[in-house]
Amino acid sequence: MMIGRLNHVAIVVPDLEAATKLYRDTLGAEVSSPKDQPDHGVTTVFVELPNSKIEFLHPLGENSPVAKFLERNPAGGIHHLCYEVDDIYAARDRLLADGLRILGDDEPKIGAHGKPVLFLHPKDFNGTLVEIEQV
Ligand SMILES: CC[C@H](C(=O)O)C(=O)SCCNC(=O)CCNC(=O)[C@H](O)C(C)(C)COP(=O)(O)OP(=O)(O)OC[C@H]1O[C@@H](n2cnc3c(N)ncnc32)[C@H](O)[C@@H]1OP(=O)(O)O
Ligand SMILES: [Co+2]
Repeated sequence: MMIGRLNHVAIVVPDLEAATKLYRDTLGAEVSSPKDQPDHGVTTVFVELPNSKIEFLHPLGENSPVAKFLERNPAGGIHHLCYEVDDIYAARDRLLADGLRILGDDEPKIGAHGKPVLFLHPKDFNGTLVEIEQV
């Protein structure tokens, strides 16, 4: 079995504080404080759910990979899904063998949870940006 749990659904937001307030105060969820992720060009906030997480993303720095997405969707929008895998290199090799595109240089980077992550091209996955995270 290659993919496991849905680790998180990421939403790009124009205002992290407003999104935090909405989910914490209106929806009653447990929400983390913002964390800059300079290696990824984003600031993240995590909403803990009983069965998964929501990851709020806001652009950080000049070349944020989510800047254009926010320009196209000024009110925000669902940005990616993250599936868990137990072996990211085996997953990568299988994806490449099946002719699917890995974004960047095919090498995993350390993601928000301190675990290796890869991103797969949205055009190969029904218009959906997919992240895989080794847990
Ligand atoms: C801290 C780590 C954290 C974690 O969970 O561990 C993260 O999740 S970090 C998240 C931020 N980082 C990334 O998203 C890295 C991977 N993403 C990228 O490299 C870009 O977002 C990319 C290449 C997917 C799109 O970049 P951009 O929008 O600047 O490129 P284009 O405008 O050329 O778009 C190409 C084409 O793809 C469509 N697109 C773009 N973003 C998405 C999306 N999120 N979901 C679905 N489709 C998307 C865009 O509309 C273009 O389509 P076209 O038909 O050609 O108009
Ligand atoms: Co993510």
